[in-house]
Amino acid sequence: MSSRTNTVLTIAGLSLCGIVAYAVYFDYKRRTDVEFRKRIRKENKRVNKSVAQSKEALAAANSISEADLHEALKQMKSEPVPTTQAERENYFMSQVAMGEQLAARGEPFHLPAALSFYRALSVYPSTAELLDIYQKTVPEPVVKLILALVKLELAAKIGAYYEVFPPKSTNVALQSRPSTSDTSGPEKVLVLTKDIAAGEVIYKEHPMLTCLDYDLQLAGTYCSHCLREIQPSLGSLTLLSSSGDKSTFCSKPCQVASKSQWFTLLFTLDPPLPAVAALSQLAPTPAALEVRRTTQLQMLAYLNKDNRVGTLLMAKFIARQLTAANGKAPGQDVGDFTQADGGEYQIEDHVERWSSHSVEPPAEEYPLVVALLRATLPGLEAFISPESHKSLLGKIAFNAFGVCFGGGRDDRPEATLRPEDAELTRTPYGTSRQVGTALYSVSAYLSHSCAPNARPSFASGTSELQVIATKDLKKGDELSIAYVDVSQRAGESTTECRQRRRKELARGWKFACPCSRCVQEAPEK
Ligand SMILES: C[S@+](CC[C@H](N)C(=O)[O-])C[C@H]1O[C@@H](n2cnc3c(N)ncnc32)[C@H](O)[C@@H]1O
Repeated sequence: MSSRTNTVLTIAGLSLCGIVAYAVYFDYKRRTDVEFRKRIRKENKRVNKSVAQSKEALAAANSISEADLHEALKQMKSEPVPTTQAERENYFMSQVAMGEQLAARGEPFHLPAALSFYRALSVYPSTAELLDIYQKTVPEPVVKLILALVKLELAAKIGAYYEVFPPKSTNVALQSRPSTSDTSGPEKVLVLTKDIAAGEVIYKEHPMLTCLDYDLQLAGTYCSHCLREIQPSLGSLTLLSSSGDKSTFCSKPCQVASKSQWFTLLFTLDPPLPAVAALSQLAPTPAALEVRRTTQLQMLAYLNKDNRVGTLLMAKFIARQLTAANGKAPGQDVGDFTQADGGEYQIEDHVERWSSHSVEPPAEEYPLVVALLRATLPGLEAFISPESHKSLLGKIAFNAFGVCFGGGRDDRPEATLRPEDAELTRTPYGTSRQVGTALYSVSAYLSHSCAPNARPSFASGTSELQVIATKDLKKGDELSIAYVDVSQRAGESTTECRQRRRKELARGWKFACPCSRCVQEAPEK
């Protein structure tokens, strides 16, 4: 595979769910809006004039080094960026037009042309989609330069991510595991950045996504967003899906967050994104709405049949990426309980860095996901391939935490799936005692030990996770928690306890636990 294809695939993977509505919007304006087309013509004239004067263009050399590209990127970063939707549109159109004009002027103008196209790319929501268009329409040497710029910026972004993540306030840092012949362990682990005493809270973390257990969702006894137990005396709020199913919320912020992040998009017939709502001309026909309602019903029936939390979390993840980019102006507070999106990095930036563990979902699942996305917004389905579907499900399955209050509940219905297919979540109390499932950006990196030095707690009575030291710890110590119930139960021998937990770890997380306790308790050969 050529490096060029590689780069495009990387980008395509990164922007798995590029924002189609935005693209639809541009395309729609281009085709229907006279003013918009006039503006493009005016831009072309302006471009012609500026090209004639362009010292930058004339200075462009034949051979462009990586240092030149670095310098060009650096200069670009110091330019003002458009902020409003209208400014971004203008900027996008003028940069594409400028790029086209420059590219047509031959080799000395290739770098300035690539920079113009690259500027347009920086305000376009779907990198993969626009790169694809460039590949079909822009001269090859210019495309090569655009891809080189993308690659450079990507490398800088990857490096920058680990400089700010995990946040310093968590008292932990991510460290690569020393390479050994044993490749089964996690690639990265969390280590302490300061000494912590036994019993101290090391850090607290809100989830990126949650899913209330299905029986509690039906009963309406817990908040479908933060998983808090509903106190009837304090009242509650609800949301109704297109199928008439009710979700209950403990507060307005929880209701609003769920509604804007995923509920509207996945389970109602309302415009899925604000950008689409603004385009009244693109209103769906009654027949299209009926298809949307039917696909939602089919998906709900599939999810509810076996309480498929992983699939619902995946759908919420896709929805959340779309709604975060479209619904939120920078810095705008949408009353998001989870606070997981913020700063420069959002949910997809975290998840894309998790290692991939492919799982094999039932054959009927992928067509259902595709049908639902297509019925929600035509074109959305292009952003999930059979491979990315499996990989996303795998990431969720390997990183999901079980939320348990106190020691957990004892009335959770038995799983309907075969034991080998049942979804397991990380919790020292056992998945059978949880009220729901949650995904966390920092805690996803906690590794397992049967003699852990930390434990998860949900002391606030919500899905906010606290990680608490179970012994005195030193700066540099690797943090571990128990993914499963590692306590020796009444009537269980040491060997039986060892066997039980190792079986669960192998089934759920596909590794043979190498911890000191497992080694110590191993039966003599
Ligand atoms: C902490 S890592 C996940 C890190 C990160 N979220 C990711 O996906 O790359 C979790 C995975 O590492 C493996 N793992 C965790 N603890 C382990 C241990 N003590 N020994 C071997 N493998 C372990 C399991 O396969 C588990 O699913």
